[in-house]
Amino acid sequence: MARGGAPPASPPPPLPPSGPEPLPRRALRKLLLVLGSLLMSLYASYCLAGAAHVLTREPAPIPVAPGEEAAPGTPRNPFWPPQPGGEGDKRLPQAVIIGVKKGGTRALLEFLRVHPDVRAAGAEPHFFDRNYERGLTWYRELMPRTLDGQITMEKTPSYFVTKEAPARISAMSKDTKLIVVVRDPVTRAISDYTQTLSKKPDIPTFESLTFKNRTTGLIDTSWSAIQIGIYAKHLENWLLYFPIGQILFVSGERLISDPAGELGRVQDFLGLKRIITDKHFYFNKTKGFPCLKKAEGSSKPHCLGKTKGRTHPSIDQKVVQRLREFYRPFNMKFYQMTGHDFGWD
Ligand SMILES: Nc1ncnc2c1ncn2[C@@H]1O[C@H](COP(=O)(O)OS(=O)(=O)O)[C@@H](OP(=O)(O)O)[C@H]1O
Repeated sequence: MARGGAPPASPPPPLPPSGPEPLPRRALRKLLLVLGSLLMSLYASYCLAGAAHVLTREPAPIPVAPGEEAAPGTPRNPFWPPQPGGEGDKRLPQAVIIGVKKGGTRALLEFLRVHPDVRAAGAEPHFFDRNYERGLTWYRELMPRTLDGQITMEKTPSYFVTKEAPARISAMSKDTKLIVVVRDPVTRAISDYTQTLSKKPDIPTFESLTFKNRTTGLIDTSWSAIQIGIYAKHLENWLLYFPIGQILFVSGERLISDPAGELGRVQDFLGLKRIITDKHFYFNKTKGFPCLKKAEGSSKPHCLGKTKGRTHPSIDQKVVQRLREFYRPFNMKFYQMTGHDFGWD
């Protein structure tokens, strides 16, 4: 007999009584089962709804500049939905059209999009002025997918006059190529005013807004329509962060009179093959502007929308003259800084 053998077995616990359980116990078990499966199905539908929300959650709405219109054929939020089956990756822009408001920035971007190696965000992201706190990941999400060798672009004309924009763009990449479409500051101011007038027909006249004191002829430089046109002053901010060679100045006037010529310069600046030529444009007499024979991704002719190329109100010529005098020294300085005479005088 083994040493330390097992102690004598204690009597087994009494078995539960076989046969049907008492009624309240059975009912309780059933109730627990029903409750359990109810909870399980609730949890499953919660998880499915959550996943669907993550999959379809719309990015925060993108503010579109007043008077700004989306690219043709794009929905109200042109960043949404994302392009189905888009190939390539979303990248931060390597080139940005930073200004100027009413310079012809939409025309330039629409024309550039015809190039197979250019992909651009449809609306204005306003990242470096209004949405900077959302972060670069948010910004990148707004960009279209690009393949290797393609250039990602966006345009937001207010960057040019935003104090913080040069440092912020440089922090993203100091190699970012910058494009500024400039236009005679007097016509630009009238264009700016025309846009505001189209939304608020009750605003004072252009003439009265121009002056701090009409008798002395003192110009109100705090009025943004006037302020934006002091290009030399705004450019100084950019030159603290970017060499002049990294900024291309496009003539807003030539973009209308010779779009292919200006697009040639832009393609060279971006290191692109000169694919957009005069064959891509025709002059639309009704619109009074050059239009594309074929828009990007379409076989149809395409002119810019009604908000581009508005009829300006007629302005007192004395006021126009006074404004020309006001801008002259700033224009001269700007020609000197850019090494280019834009011929506004
Ligand atoms: N091809 C073509 N078609 C239509 N319009 C053209 C074109 N090229 C340049 N422009 C000029 O673009 C001006 C509007 O400039 P922006 O697009 O920079 O305006 S905005 O700042 O984005 O609101 C717009 O200004 P307004 O004429 O005052 O409406 C046009 O003169």
